Amino acid sequence: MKIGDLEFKPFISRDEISKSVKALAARLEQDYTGKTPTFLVILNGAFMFASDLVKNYKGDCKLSFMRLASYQGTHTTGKVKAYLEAEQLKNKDIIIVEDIVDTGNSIEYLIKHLQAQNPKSYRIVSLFHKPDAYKKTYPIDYIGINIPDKFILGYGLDYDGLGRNLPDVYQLKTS
Ligand SMILES: O=P(O)(O)OC[C@H]1O[C@H](OP(=O)(O)OP(=O)(O)O)[C@H](O)[C@@H]1O
Ligand code: HPA
Repeated sequence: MKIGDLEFKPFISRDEISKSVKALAARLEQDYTGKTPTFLVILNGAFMFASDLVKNYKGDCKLSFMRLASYQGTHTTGKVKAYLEAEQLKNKDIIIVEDIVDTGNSIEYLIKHLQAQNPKSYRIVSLFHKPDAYKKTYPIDYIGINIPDKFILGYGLDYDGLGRNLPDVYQLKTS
């Protein structure tokens, strides 16, 4: 399948994604019993995952949104910026919602930013993780699916803004 100027092949189906999202919601529900966590959704990529995750999360919860961006094309620029501040996170149990943790640059930035705001607690949930590309040591608390170090798109993840609307996930074809 051609997206922009690149060829992609089917990689993870919507059914597999759905199973993983439900399993993550169930784990979080158990771990946050009696609490009212705030899901801090990292835009843009996490919008679809976050929507399905909170629909499957049965306990009380709140939602907050933050915009970061570092990727251009299929490569990280290494620089991460916060574009839109989330509301006050002080004294809250924060669950950072990411679509993917790749090199870890974004999550590192986010954690530093979050620590400065003194939340009661914070953990990370990421639907996808590339362990071979991860350059940081901070543990990712909840991982949906570990994937190889190859560029993917679909289910919120984009290539130059394209492909976010696809319900399945595709992997870049490499020769
Ligand atoms: O671990 P890393 O190497 O930092 O990569 C992960 C980050 O990259 C993507 O965001 P991006 O900066 O592309 O913005 P987007 O969510 O708007 O697509 C993704 O949503 C993560 O936030
Ligand atoms: O593999 C990826 N695809 C899309 N966006 C990304 N952001 C980090 N890694 C990726």
